[in-house]
Amino acid sequence: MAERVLSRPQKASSGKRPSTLDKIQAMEKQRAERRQQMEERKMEMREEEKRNAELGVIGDADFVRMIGEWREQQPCSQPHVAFDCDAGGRAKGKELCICARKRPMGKREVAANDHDAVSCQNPVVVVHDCRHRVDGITKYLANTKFVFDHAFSEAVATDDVYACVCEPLVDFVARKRGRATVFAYGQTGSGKTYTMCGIQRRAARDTFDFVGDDATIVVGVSFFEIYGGRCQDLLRDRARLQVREDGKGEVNVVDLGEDVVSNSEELLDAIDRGNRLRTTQRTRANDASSRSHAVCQIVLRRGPAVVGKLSLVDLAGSERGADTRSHSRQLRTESAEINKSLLALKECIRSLATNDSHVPFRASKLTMVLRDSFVRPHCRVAMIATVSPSVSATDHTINTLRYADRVKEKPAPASSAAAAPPQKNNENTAPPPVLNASPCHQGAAATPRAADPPRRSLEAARRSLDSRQGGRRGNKDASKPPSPRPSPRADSPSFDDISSSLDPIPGWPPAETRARRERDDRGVADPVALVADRAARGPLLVDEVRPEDPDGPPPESVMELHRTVDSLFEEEEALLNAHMNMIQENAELLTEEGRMLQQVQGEDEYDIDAYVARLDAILDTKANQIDSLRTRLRNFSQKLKEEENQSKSLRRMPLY
Ligand SMILES: Nc1ncnc2c1ncn2[C@@H]1O[C@H](COP(=O)(O)OP(=O)(O)OP(=O)(O)O)[C@@H](O)[C@H]1O
Repeated sequence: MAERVLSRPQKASSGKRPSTLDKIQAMEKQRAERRQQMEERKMEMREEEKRNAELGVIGDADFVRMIGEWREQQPCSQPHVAFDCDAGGRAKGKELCICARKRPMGKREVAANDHDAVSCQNPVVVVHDCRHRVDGITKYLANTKFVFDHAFSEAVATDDVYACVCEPLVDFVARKRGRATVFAYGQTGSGKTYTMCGIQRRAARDTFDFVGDDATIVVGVSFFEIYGGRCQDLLRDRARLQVREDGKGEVNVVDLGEDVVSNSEELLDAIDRGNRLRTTQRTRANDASSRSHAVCQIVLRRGPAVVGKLSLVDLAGSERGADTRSHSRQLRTESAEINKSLLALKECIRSLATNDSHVPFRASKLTMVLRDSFVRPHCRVAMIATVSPSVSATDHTINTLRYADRVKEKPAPASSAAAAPPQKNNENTAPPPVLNASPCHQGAAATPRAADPPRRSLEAARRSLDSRQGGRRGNKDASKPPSPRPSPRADSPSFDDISSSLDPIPGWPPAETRARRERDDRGVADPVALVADRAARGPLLVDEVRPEDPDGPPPESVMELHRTVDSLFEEEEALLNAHMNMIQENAELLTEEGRMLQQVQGEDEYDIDAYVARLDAILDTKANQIDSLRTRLRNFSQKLKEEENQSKSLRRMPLY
């Protein structure tokens, strides 16, 4: 019987196929080499970081260098030209101006070894998201590009922002009797209030300059905030205000105080009072004011008629609207309210941008009170999206800029979007990844269109501003030659002086963002190949296509929460009013009961039947009052439960 001989696998030798064992051994060897390479690289990085720390280089030196190199490849910023002006500097027909403003780095960011990751090359803003590949070593920039009417860098002073964006609006209000609104939008600490305060000061002066000698015009100012669905008067000790729409469709803020002012100093005093009240509230109540929208209105009247109105709106911190995880109901409902109002605002501004006759202003209290800001043809709207430069804030920065970008246009309908994805000028649509990002000014929107009205240059705007300031300050200033490029003004507070209040925003980037980044990074090429590739090519510069957020209407769950929160605010108001009424009526009944008892006890002749009948009626009234208040209370409790359940089921509110 033939013997079967079992033989061990042959060692790989020339001409023979490698055995499985050989393959395993080779793989192990490769893995060990790879690990060693990674260890060596990590050690190099640690050494590099130590050297950088000794040299005082802020942030990750690789990323700082990559961003610097990227900037060097870009063309210069285009000059800023004033919004909506003809050659003579007069405001023309354009209704909407959307711009971005980047603030300088703050002390705390510098101390936290954060670094600047936002580039403004007017009119383009590029956010550099600094990322690592899955190997944990290879670094690359994911650049997201946005194009606006203006991209103001940290070097541009508030005066220049004012001259470009707001001065034409003040002129439009004062001389054309129009309604103009300026919004400051952005995350907490990005510079909304800083920008808005500067604008308020300039606007207060210019209003009187532009009104001139017209004695028929009376200038008034009102200042209120919308905080968690409540409207409060900042010039009347936070008195609660009601917002009502009358039969003619006019929206009134009932009892809103309006201080008449006769010169710019009085106007500034009133504005400062309002700002102080808001600021006081913020300090005392732990940053509460950044959860509110503050609306300062300069109103021009001829008799009782409003003939011009400038609304300066410092919006609540945009990131607050996404916070549904808060344990406190108050914070949760405020977040929902902020989210709802920002969504409503976007839709209202969009309706201007797209010439839509339907303005959905009833969707929130903010848009209700600003209704006449959206009534054509006498309205102008500017939005300044303020952003932090720091790399730790890139997610919020992108959200802010995305919001600002989307107010400009309506999203394409879903069906056509599926057939041919819309080419948006803001999100990077370059094929990923490419080496050495192409110059960011190539977008069509970056180049002024031939049909655009002639625009006044920033220098012209500054000269006009300076000459008027010179008029106020004396001719010495007015005769100064304009500087060739926008630069921080000597009278602008330096950032280091003022930035000590800049709080780091905890939890950035959020855990889910980190998880998303890791997910994004999975599936890239072999890490060993990437290490070798990086060594060969130097740092990668990648223009990335970011996944689009849903751009259509918000999900039904969000809308449902908005509705619940709306009715929660209404129920609360009704409950408080009903309770107040009951207390008042009870007080009257108690007085009457006291009188009745006095009569029964003190008079010899009294009508006991009348006493019994009246007491019976009074007790009926009280029982009815209690029943009706109980029903209200039950309804309200029910709404509270609904809100809680809906909030729990929403992991995070989408940001708009
Ligand atoms: N362009 C700028 N130049 C210099 N400093 C700035 C600039 N913008 C903001 N800052 C400083 O940054 C800090 C935060 O700014 P600010 O309070 O205006 O932020 P915010 O967006 O209004 O925040 P919040 O939403 O909390 O009210 C302040 O110390 C402010 O002085």
